[in-house]
Amino acid sequence: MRVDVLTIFPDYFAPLSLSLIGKARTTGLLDVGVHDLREWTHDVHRTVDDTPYGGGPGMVMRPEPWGAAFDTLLPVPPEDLDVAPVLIVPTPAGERFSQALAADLAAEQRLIFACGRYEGIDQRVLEDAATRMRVREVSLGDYVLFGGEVAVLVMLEAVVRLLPGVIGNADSLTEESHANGLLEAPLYTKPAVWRGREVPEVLRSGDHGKIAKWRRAQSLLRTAAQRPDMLASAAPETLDKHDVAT
Ligand SMILES: COC(=O)COc1cccc(COC(=O)c2cn[nH]c2)c1
Repeated sequence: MRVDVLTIFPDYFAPLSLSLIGKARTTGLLDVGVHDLREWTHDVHRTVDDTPYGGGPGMVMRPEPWGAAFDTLLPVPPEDLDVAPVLIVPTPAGERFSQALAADLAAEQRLIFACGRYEGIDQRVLEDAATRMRVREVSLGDYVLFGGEVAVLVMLEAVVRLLPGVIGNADSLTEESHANGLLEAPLYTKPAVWRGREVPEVLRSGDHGKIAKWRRAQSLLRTAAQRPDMLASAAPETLDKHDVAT
């Protein structure tokens, strides 16, 4: 997968060379280009923002540098949008990011991330981009950040860890929260007793059928407690009270 990031703070992306993302890059699973948007400015102050038409607080990101940057990243417009890169723009005004969206993006050949700053990007940038990319305005949640950089790090990590070969044991991906529409069951490791707290007996029974049922039951209980909204869409489950016994 090829990923390009456009930002006025390229240093935010130094962490990309660390840990799993760093490994994905060295093993060739992932190719990342981080670009300073100011490279596409021509004035002595390398200006990327200006005052908003119609008034209002703060500044808006000028369209010209973005247009010139996309011209460089996409010198040849794709023959059709189906094979065009996906442009992801983190914004409080976007569709909600999710594990499902991360999985969709992990199947793409090329992603381009546009990091907004100030009050946002001139809307014509997205309109122009939509002629040559599949544009997705994406929100991480109902809050406002200073800019898109942190959101890109979050989305990139969620996407890259789904790429085949990035995580050693692919089973981890099927057992985790949100992979099956439920929250993950509680986890335990040695010692069997810690500060007087014992690991649930069933997990040390070696009875894998019983363990699977206990974990499923715990998942349902935890989801009901923390995220009842998720339960509404999960498959209905018959629960036997013995399955919950620890
Ligand atoms: C068209 O898109 C834009 O103009 C984006 O502009 C901005 C402006 C300020 C901050 C951000 C970063 O995104 C968030 O704050 C965000 C994402 N998820 N939840 C909060 C983006």
